[in-house]
Amino acid sequence: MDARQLKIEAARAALAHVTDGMRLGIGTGSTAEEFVRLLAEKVATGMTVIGVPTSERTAALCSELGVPLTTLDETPELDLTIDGADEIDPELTLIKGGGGALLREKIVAAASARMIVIADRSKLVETLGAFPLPIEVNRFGRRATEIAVAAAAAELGLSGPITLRMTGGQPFVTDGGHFILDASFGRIPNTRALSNALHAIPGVVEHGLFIGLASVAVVAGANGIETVHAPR
Ligand SMILES: O=C(CO)[C@H](O)[C@H](O)COP(=O)(O)O
Repeated sequence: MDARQLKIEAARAALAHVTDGMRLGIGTGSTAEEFVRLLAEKVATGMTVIGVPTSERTAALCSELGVPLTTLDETPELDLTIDGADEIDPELTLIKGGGGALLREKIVAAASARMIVIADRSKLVETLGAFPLPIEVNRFGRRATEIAVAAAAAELGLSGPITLRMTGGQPFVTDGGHFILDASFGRIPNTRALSNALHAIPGVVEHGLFIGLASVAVVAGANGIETVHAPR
């Protein structure tokens, strides 16, 4: 099965958790997009759901395919969010933000009673950090924030290149109008400590460590679907 088919299978398995009338958080990325396509088919045949998209990109796809949308201000409590991830550890702590939507993704996941992560097996890791950690920062003082991030990480024994995400020769700008720093710290055994340290830096808007948000991961591999539950 090719990579796209695995994403479709994970999305299809997660769709089984969606029931009529649900208020859904809808993720961002290529796996989440497969979920939107399958959800749109259900909507076309009569399922009634309302979705809060986690990015302008997802909003555009939902609108194109006829998935009804609302805003988090209109619907501030959601039943379920379904989203992809860049890395998933055994506790279901995640690295997210490869697609640059981590701020809205985290706000939406936190407003949801449950979050299901959909992915192929390549996203499962023992320890997070091979994937560079996205850190969304205010544009103002970006260099100073970068220095503060490096210093905070060093206090925790973490180091490595921190690069400003670029696209088409320009800094990548998030839906919220911020920049993203990608921090290649390598293995991050102390995710909670790093999360706290990053949140203490004024220029950091949010980071891509999702701790205690995902309740289930639906993971597709060559041998089928594996469902991983977060420890209670
Ligand atoms: O966090 C994300 C976007 O900000 C995505 O969920 C993550 O990058 C995974 O994307 P994909 O499903 O394309 O591998």
